[in-house]
Amino acid sequence: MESNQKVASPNQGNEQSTETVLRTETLDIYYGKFLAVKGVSMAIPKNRITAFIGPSGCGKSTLIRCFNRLNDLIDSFHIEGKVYYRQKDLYDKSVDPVEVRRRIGMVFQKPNPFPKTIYDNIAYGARVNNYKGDLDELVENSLRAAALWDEVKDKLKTNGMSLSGGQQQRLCIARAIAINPDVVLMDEPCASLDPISTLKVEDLMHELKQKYSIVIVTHNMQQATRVADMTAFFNARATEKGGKQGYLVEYDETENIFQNPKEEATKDYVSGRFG
Ligand SMILES: Nc1ncnc2c1ncn2[C@@H]1O[C@H](COP(=O)(O)OP(=O)(O)OP(=O)(O)O)[C@@H](O)[C@H]1O
Repeated sequence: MESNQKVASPNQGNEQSTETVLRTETLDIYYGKFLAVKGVSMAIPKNRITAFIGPSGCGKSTLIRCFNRLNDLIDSFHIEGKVYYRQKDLYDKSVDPVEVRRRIGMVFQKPNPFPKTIYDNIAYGARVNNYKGDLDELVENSLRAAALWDEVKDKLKTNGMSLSGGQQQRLCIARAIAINPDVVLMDEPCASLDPISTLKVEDLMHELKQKYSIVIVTHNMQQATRVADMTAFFNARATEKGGKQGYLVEYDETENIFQNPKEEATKDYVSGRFG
């Protein structure tokens, strides 16, 4: 696959060569016989934030969970088509899903710290991976990178569950980056946070994209315009059997999706006319 595929750069208003970290090719995603998402072909650029938007049920979470093989845990799940991670077929038999999840971390809608100390939340993954470096340093660096260090440095031995929701979410982000991933997937990471915590996480995302490639599912269109370089709009069409089938309508620089969309459906969605 072409790892240096042209991806439009939203910040510079012109095209520049940007590496692709994840790519799908006519990807169909099934739960049993139900085709939940059909025919998605897209490239996720490195060191950018890519947002998935669209009405409920169009398959945003289903797709993002394909990127770290989290859907493997669902018996009825299977795909047709391809998902590539850095030129490697992510669903090839030789690929270890555990290693995939180490390289491609995930932060969920509801903060889910382990019922352990703040310190151990961060150190856990490193210990499991037989980390040979200085754990104290790793914990501090990860908490600093997640903009949480100053708030927790004097209580590293308290339980992570005792933090506020916004702090818990930053702890989960710190935990995700402590294992040195390449990509961080975020499925509605601010959905349960107040506006101030939301802005903190958004600021943090801007910092993190220097080092990581980020994909975020969001229902909040202002959030997509604030954080995302690229935005993919998904929609769902009714099927003959009365279900809904998700598909990618339009994928472009965020500015184009919101200010100059090519598709009528995108225009209607971003202007709040449906969804
Ligand atoms: N584990 C599952 N088993 C069967 N069907 C599922 C499963 N998870 C999701 N689906 C179905 O797949 C479709 C897409 O769901 P998904 O949660 O990915 O959409 P979404 O766009 O993320 O929705 P929302 O914005 O409401 O979170 C829906 O029809 C949903 O019912």
